[in-house]
Amino acid sequence: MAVIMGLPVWAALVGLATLLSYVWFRIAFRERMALSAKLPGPTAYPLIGNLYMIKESTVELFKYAVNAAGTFNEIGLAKIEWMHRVAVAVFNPADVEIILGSSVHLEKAKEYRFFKPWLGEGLLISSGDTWRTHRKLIAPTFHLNVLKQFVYLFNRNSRALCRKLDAVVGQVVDIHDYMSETTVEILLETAMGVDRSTQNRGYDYAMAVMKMCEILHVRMFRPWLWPDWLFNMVPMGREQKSLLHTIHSLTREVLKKRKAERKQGVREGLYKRVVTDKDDVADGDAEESTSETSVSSYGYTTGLRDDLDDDVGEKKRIAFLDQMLDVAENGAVLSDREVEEQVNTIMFEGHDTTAAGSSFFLSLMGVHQDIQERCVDELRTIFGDSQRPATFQDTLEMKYLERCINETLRLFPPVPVIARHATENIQMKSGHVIPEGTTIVIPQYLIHRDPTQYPNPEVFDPDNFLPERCSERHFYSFVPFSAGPRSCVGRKYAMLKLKILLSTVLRKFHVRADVLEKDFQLTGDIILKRKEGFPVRLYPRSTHQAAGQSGDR
Ligand code: HEM
Repeated sequence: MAVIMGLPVWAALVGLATLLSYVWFRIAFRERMALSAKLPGPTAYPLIGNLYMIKESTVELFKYAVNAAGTFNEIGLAKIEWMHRVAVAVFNPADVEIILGSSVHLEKAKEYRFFKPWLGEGLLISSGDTWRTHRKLIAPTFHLNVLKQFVYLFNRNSRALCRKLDAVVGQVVDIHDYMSETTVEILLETAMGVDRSTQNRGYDYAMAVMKMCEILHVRMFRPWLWPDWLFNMVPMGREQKSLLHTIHSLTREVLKKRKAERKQGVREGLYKRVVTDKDDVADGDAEESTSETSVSSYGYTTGLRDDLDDDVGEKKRIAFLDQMLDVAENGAVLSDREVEEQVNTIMFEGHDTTAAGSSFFLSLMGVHQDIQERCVDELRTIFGDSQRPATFQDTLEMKYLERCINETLRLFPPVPVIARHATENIQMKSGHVIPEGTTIVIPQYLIHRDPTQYPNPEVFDPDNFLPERCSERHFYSFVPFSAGPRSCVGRKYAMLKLKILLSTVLRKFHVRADVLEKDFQLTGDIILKRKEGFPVRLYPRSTHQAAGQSGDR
């Protein structure tokens, strides 16, 4: 074999091409590189930059970069780079506000392109006018006035979950399996308006989504798998194809069913048809108290208003899929393909995030028995001995439960990082400039553990969300749902659903868990989860307490 300086010819040529590209990139992007050189970050070597630091997850990578840069309390920025590409993590809440609060810095990072075969131009990854038009259509369908119509279905599905859990009382179960299936079924019946009993494929769908997330995450950390032509040839690419088949078949079936129902004259989604139990719907009192109370109860965002807080008129109380189909039928604003992409987006964002959030919550309740008992005391004050389902008004009174949910989302935000693309140079509070072309990373997982904002950041303490403590912090130091014009459209849906689901479980079962939160093995493959699953044991509340077993861990 021919050799050059001891290397096979092909290896020498690849090495030379890489070196020339590197030199060319450094010249072509010299302004970007000069600005980024002023940003703090761990040592970057020529050619490989910080690739030597590659970790298993984005969270781990940025934890490492922050430690190495030593910037947590100073500048609040940490940079990593490779070739001509630069990624900057932003930790300082005032800088987070500059990015998330802006109506300019809205473009998602290039890395989101790996979602395209799954979500197409869905709301999560689209940009420009497409995103703006679709956001205007979708945000009102998650307004509280629409969500209140779901209360009956949230209750009905929560009770169905409890019946499934009855069968595993006393056993160690991975609660995430149950939460995934339930959250898919709830989405089908509420946002999509179809009866879940005709689908019955929620579990398979949820498992396919979980594996897809693993693949996307692995791909992001393997630059050689970035070109589509190569990825599609390897086993992982083929597995992705088969998973997408499972995922897309469910969404197509949902669309087919709802379209057929509408053709047969059933114009109203399930949420409008089944609201027959007077106790379950929002009553007059709840209607009246919505405008003020709900803004604080369903927006962690006191002071962070967004388009979910805008008024929607009486006529606009239509849930997501019916609104999409109405618009698609009435004109040229939405094509069939676009409707399908939005359904895929809502199905994904709407179930995996809340399944993780509720599983972390129950794991934490299982560990912190005293906090669990305080939640149950609050529920007893609201419901007494009655087994009645929760009303919307009840959820407004679940103040301590809400603090526990928020504290769970602080320590274990289901979306642990957000990434944006800088379309221009952006000046931070410290005067440092993030250059145009940079991937901006907002690591909520780390922001939520900033010791300058939270006195004991690693301790699970629901009182962190007492109004007086919240007012002492920067608004952008707690952003589990992101914030600003591109905030999560499902934020209020998630909080209302979580309150009904988790209060129903806690009223029925006493939860126990043995693994302390400091020992959770976290994995940040798109959605934050535990590698070992979410093992808990459940006991019927009345008999377990009567047997005097409730106080110990
Ligand atoms: C605990 C539950 C949830 C959490 C923590 C959460 C968190 C987030 C975050 C952080 C983002 C911004 C992502 C980014 O910029 O990369 C986001 C966006 C989004 N979320 Fe959620 N989410 C939750 C539940 C939901 C639910 C229930 C739905 C729908 C039913 C939903 C639908 C969406 C959509 C469509 C977007 C994209 C919005 C846009 O770009 O305009 N999410 N979510």
